[in-house]
Amino acid sequence: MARYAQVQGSVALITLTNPPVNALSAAVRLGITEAVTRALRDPKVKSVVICGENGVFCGGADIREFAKPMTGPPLVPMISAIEEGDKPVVAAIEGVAFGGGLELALGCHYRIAHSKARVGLPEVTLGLLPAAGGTQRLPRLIGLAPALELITTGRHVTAQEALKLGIVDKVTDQSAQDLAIQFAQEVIGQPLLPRKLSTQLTPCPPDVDTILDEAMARVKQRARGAMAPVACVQAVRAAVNLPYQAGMQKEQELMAFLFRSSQARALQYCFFAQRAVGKWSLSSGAHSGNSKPRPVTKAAVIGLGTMGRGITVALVKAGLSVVAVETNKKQLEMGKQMVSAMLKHDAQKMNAVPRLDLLHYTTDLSELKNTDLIIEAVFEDMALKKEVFKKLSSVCKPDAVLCTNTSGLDVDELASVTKRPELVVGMHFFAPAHVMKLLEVVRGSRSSPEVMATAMHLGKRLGKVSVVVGNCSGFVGNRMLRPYLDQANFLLEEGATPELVDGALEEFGFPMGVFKVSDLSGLDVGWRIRKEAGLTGPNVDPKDPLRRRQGRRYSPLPDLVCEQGRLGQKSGRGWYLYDKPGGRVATPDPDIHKLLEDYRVRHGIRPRQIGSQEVLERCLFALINEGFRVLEDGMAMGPEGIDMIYVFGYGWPRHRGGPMFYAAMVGLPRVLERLEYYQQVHPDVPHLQPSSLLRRLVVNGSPPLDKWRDFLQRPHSQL
Ligand SMILES: CCCCCCCCCCCCC/C=C/C(=O)SCCNC(=O)CCNC(=O)[C@H](O)C(C)(C)COP(=O)(O)OP(=O)(O)OC[C@H]1O[C@@H](n2cnc3c(N)ncnc32)[C@H](O)[C@@H]1OP(=O)(O)O
Repeated sequence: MARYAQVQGSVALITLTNPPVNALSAAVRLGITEAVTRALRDPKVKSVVICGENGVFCGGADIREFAKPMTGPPLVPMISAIEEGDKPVVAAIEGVAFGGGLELALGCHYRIAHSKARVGLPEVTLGLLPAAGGTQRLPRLIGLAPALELITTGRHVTAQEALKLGIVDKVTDQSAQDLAIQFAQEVIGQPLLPRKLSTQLTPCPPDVDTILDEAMARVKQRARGAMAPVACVQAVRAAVNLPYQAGMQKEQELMAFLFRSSQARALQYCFFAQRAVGKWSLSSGAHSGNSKPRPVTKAAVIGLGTMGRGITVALVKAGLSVVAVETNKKQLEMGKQMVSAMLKHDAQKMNAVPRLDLLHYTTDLSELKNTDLIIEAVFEDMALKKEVFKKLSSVCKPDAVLCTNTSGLDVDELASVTKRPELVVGMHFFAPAHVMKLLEVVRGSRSSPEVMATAMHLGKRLGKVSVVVGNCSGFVGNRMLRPYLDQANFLLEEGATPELVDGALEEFGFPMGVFKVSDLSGLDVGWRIRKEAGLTGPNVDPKDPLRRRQGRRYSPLPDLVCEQGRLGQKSGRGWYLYDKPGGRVATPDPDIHKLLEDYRVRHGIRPRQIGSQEVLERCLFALINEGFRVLEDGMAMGPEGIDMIYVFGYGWPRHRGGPMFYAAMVGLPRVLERLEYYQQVHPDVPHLQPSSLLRRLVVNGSPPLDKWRDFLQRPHSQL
């Protein structure tokens, strides 16, 4: 796991050999410990180089080992032994030096990086801190403020930035290993003490307390209940206030606290779940390993509304040539201006040139003859979308892939109007499409494995976390959102206010509560969908009482709000009041409180005190229950997919792992018991009826999440 060689006569070359990322597993730590001991003892060895095999220095501690009992030599003494030795040790960094990998390099006396290498301490994103001396050595090396920034955000930096910051000593376009070997010979005999970071003091500016206090305030505001960033600041504070050994002690104490926390488990689960969803499989036996994506060099987007513009920008940023289509000239011109502005803005931030040359605008569908893949993003109306698909089917080359960005309409119905249903797939982007990381790839019943591979591969090129989902109403994300929204509205009827519900959800960790998000998205969106579904407006069954629709409880409150012209942020009023149309700062609105009070009087509802626990249980458990139904119906590959959809598309706090992970953390018996309770109290709300999968899991002793698939009734997958 660590290869030892003697090169150029006097240099010991230690190579980490643990593909794919040379993670510091027990075996690698043992290998390094033995190799370093050998090098330090061998009188013929005058200096040492540590590098990684296959162009990767080290991806850090082996995250998979965190869930198991600790074995092998610990990292801290291993790194100390390198630093304390009397021979210069040079780290040759290629690829990445992350987490424990960078901490290992910080224990070396010199660091040489390849120009394409990246370094960073991403432990905070795993709910941890750099506990192999990273919080103590990095501030001593680069100073308090930059170290705080890197440690609390986990940001990766390029070799060039690392050089500027002083993290590395040299950057090369050639082999970092070759330069390190040469350098290791040059530094033989030079004083080592100044290179031993543990012996140095952290450079302290006069306003050290202000810097630390501001950093703490910043992370608390940004972290929304996440513990690791707070612990990171505390550990760095120790690097300023305490001698090295005492600082290390503090680092270990904080790590022990974080290490077994549910947040760390949730974040590490997210790390692996994010990678797992990329490895998709279909019931037919096709999977990511045996299905080849089609090449896509030229794409098209139909419709330059908000979604179409975002998708166009995302495609161009990924280097694809794009034809953007609008039916009318005025809208085309407007779309063009906005896309250009977005690309310019983006390029400016990256100090790059906007790739406007990759774009071609047209009102003429026949110009799509040579495109490889088309994404339809017109208004959410089945008749209109069918018309577009019919035209595309006749205009585009026979092997072009046709994608729809519908947020919930039937992909099979759209495919049925084309001559190539096997080449039709859903690509459901989330607004703003060039920013949001989530992509639901919707498999129609006839979508071919090749077309699934193409959509998933394109998602990856766009930097998205792409999740394969089945073709059901609302797909996975929006389908689960409905019970959540319903519960939020019912809570208002029963005595809550928008700010009470949002407060509980924000305290839980959502960046915005449900009513603030609705105001941001525009309340008319849901209003239109409810009208089309016959839940409000002229198509309502006249026999339905006002608070019942289609045989179940219904809250007309959102409709009443829309009828008053309160459409959310864009009209300056929605569930909250804004300073102006388009304003962003939500303040509680006495008019909404009055509307709620009048409504309750009109319907004879006695308002009651509602606490945050009830808000969370009703909103979140209803959503989770639908998640179990999604699994039962075979509309998702597994709980990991659902969780990644919620983390990357709906603001579910990552440190809570996603709804299904959260359910497992709370305990499935508890979720079941609360759903049963609320179902008894609200028998007219079918989505509170616990799903049979949840019941089956509880009866079978609540197996861990990765075993849930075994309890699905077969054949289950609609994928
Ligand atoms: C009770 C008290 C106890 C308290 C004390 C306990 C102390 C114990 C701890 C000691 C101190 C530890 C301090 C150090 C901590 C760390 O180092 S944590 C890890 C930090 N590193 C990272 O977060 C890096 C994570 N990896 C990445 O960012 C990327 O994987 C990459 C390295 C940039 C490579 O990217 P890419 O090429 O895109 O490949 P991927 O698909 O992402 O990965 C390929 C496969 O490798 C797996 N993997 C990656 N990194 C790790 C890792 N660090 N450990 C284990 N596995 C890793 C990844 O899952 C992929 O696997 P497959 O999906 O199976 O292919």
